Amino acid sequence: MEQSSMEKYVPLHVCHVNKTSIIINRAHAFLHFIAILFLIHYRLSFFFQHPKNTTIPTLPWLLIFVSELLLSLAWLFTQSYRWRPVTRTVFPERLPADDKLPAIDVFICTADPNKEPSVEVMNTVISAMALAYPPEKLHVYVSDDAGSDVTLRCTKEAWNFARYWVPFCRKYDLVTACPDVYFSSSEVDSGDFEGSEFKAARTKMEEKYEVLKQRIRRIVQQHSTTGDALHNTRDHPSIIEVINEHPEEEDEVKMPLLVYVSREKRPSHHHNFKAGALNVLLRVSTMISNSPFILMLDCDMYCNDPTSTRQAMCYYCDPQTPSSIAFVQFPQTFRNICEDDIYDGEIRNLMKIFWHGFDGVGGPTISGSNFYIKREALLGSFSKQQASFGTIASAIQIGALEEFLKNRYFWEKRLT
Ligand SMILES: O=c1ccn([C@@H]2O[C@H](COP(=O)(O)OP(=O)(O)O[C@H]3O[C@H](CO)[C@@H](O)[C@H](O)[C@H]3O)[C@@H](O)[C@H]2O)c(=O)[nH]1
Ligand SMILES: [Mn+2]
Repeated sequence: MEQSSMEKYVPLHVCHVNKTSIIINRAHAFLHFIAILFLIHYRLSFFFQHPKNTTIPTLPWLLIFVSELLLSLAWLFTQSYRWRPVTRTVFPERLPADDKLPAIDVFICTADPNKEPSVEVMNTVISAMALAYPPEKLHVYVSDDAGSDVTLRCTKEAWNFARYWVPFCRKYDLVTACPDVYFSSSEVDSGDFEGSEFKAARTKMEEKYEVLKQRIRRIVQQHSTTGDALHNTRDHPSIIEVINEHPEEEDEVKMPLLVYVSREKRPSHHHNFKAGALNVLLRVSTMISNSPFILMLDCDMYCNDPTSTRQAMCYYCDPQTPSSIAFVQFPQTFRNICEDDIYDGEIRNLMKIFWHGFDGVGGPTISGSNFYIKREALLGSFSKQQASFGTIASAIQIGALEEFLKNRYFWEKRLT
């Protein structure tokens, strides 16, 4: 019996060990190591020569020797990155049918509409709504730490635009789900389509995007010219709003849920920056959607591959993946840094070399954004109990964390 079920197993992902890189890296490490041994021999031999032959003072020689030893030690530690680099391949086409896929919550944090331009933040929100996933299983939460009316109004505008943008992306299978990048890119991403129908639809979308940008700019401008600008970003009550501008209209295309959350902030309490905001989103989303997986995004990190949801699920849905897997990290790619990126501002070195190396030696890293985390890894078995404590309002009040933790242990005790 077991044999036949093993035979039927089709992997959803595979891990390749890069043999050529291993040979090159290890040969290079070996040669480098020999060179270091020669250097140490050279430095040490200085101390054994007759004092008469010595023309160089001992102290500088010793200092240089110590620094070289330290550098060699640092080099030795970094060899683990190059020891066994791996790459991974996923097979999203083998995933179960849409109705069997697990739900996903997307958390987007923003902190200040003056420092983080609203047009960019809304582009991130729109790109998350256009992720290639069943809309009823996708829930996007925007955390606004400033509690600003600007962000709330812009989120509503973004939702209105997404009602047209999401179907457009789906219909034409677009890879670039971020409107700003899509319309400013020199290469036209027409997905699977060409021809006049697509061109007409694209022109219409471009006009709608221009209108969206104008509206957002107007909101920002109105805000800076009225008394609203005096709004205290460090002292405000909580707001949660499910964005649905036209609840009476039955949309022909189903949309992911979009929720605006602004936690309560008071000067007398530490707000703990992004971590505090994520904690609140975790609690609020437990009440609303309680999806088993969460994608975390910074407000300036748009989704540049809408299929990332399905790619991440290839790890979680594979029956042979260990249940202890807690997160799937995607690399960050940066655009518009500068033409000659001589200081590697794009940090390709980290994303394309180091991360593959970490992964190969069993130590993948989390970068703080762009990862799909399992709710259970953060909340334990409590994550399976939806909305069992308090109300949404209490979940975002200061001090509710203690209450939440008390409840968490209460539920864990009852389950065991
Ligand atoms: O009180 C705060 C402060 C920041 N943020 C948000 O947190 C995110 C990251 O903050 P940012 O100042 O942009 O940090 P960076 O240094 O640009 O980001 C790097 O460092 C962060 C902190 O370690 C990580 O979270 C990020 O993933 C990583 O890209 C942004 O979306 C902010 O809006 C909040 O929600 N509340
Ligand atoms: Mn940032």
